[in-house]
Amino acid sequence: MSLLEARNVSWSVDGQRIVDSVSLHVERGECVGLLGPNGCGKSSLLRMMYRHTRPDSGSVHLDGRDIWTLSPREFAQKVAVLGQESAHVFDYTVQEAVMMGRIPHQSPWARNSAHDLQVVEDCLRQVGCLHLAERDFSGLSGGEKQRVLLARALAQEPEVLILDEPTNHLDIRYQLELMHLVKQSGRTVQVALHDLNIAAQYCDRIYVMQGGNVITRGTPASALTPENIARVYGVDALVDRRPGTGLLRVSITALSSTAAL
Ligand SMILES: Nc1ncnc2c1ncn2[C@@H]1O[C@H](COP(=O)(O)OP(=O)(O)OP(=O)(O)O)[C@@H](O)[C@H]1O
Repeated sequence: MSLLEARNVSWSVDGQRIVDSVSLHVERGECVGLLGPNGCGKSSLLRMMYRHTRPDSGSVHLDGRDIWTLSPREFAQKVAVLGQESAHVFDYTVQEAVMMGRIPHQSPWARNSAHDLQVVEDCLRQVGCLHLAERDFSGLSGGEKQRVLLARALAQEPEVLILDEPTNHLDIRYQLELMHLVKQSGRTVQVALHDLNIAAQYCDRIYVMQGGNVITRGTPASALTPENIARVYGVDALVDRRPGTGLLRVSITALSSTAAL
């Protein structure tokens, strides 16, 4: 049984189908990438997978259970999200913001335990932000905020991490560091990404969306072909292997002369 699975989920807004009967599964320990151009429905699909939006039809299952039969607390004990919005932590210090990750594991009105404090400290150290613990979250740079929000997600000690474009705002070194940390955490990961090379490097499997549909899926090597890249993104690409590491490398060479944007 897959750990996380969307079965034929659809979602429309104002009569327009944004996600169109998409099925996707994430096995325990896998890192699964979700790719596709702006507006193709990645975030809308992820919002259904992290129990933010109910699908109009179809269902999402965690360990075989429909996620809408779980309480928000039960769900949050198992799934943490690094989304694109972080407004709700704006009035807190970094330490307090990361402590929010402990809420699903605390009883109501309980004080933070020594274990909670230790987990928060460990997670801040892991993302290289322990020195920011007393700072106001709102005063951090975009990249610092993103790393602190990852610390909050890790502090939740979830089985599954759902990440929506987590490398936004990060410089190239921190983009790689964040993905490295995510992989090192040993969690099961579902991640929407724009960078094809990061996807090729860190994802075990990839789903590529276009216009609300999954149009191809598979290993990075089978999904990220020049033909698929031209079809989906409208650019010409050279795909080869890096000397030394053998990792897949995607070089965008030009706007495609054949694909319509
Ligand atoms: N709540 C909403 N109300 C109206 N339209 C919406 C809503 N949510 C999403 N959409 C529309 O659905 C489409 C898909 O949006 P979505 O954010 O899922 O795409 P995406 O693939 O994540 O894009 P990006 O890569 O730009 O983040 C877009 O055209 C968007 O404007």
